[in-house]
Amino acid sequence: MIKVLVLFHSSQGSVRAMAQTIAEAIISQGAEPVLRTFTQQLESDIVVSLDDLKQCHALAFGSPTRFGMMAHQAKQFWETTSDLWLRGTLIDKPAAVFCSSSSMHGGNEATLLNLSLPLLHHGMLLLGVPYDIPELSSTKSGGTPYGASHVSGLTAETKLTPEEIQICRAVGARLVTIARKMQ
Ligand SMILES: Cc1cc2nc3c(=O)[nH]c(=O)nc-3n(C[C@H](O)[C@H](O)[C@H](O)COP(=O)(O)O)c2cc1C
Repeated sequence: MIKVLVLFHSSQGSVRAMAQTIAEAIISQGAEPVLRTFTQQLESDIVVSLDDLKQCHALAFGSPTRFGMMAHQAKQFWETTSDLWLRGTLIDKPAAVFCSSSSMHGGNEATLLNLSLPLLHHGMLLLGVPYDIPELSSTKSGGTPYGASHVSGLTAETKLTPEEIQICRAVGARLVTIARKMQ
């Protein structure tokens, strides 16, 4: 069974809602989502280990925007992965990124690019969101060719728009499709 690691940080719940939507799409494709966080925020959270990265067939990696970059919890974890990098463990595993920001032009796309960097260093196959997903052209909030995104606004809204949901689903489904092709 294809295992997709859905690895994220979320303080207020927006990125968590995205992770859950991506996980649902993975299940609907007949694969197994492995939900992991960098720190224990809810009692039910399982903190990621290096074995989770080794064992997954694909990765979805998400974070809130923090001054246009990933949250420090995520960065701190990637700095513990040098051994995997030296061994090339993640080379050719498909990966995608997702994020939430409070404002539309507050660094949402910059964060997606920033999230992509450690994955590229690890030799992962970075999947964006192709424009045959119609919601990518019609969205008035999150959703970019670089990855799924959500705009939470001044009220820290965790509810995703219908377009953001479709783009998250497309990301989850595509990870499974490409991971299967790589087997
Ligand atoms: C320290 C800090 C820095 C932030 N920087 C930005 C930013 O640069 N741009 C932005 O739009 N939102 C920024 N935000 C807001 C969060 O990215 C936003 O509320 C996001 O939706 C939170 O996701 P979460 O609900 O998963 O925690 C920042 C929040 C904090 C606490």
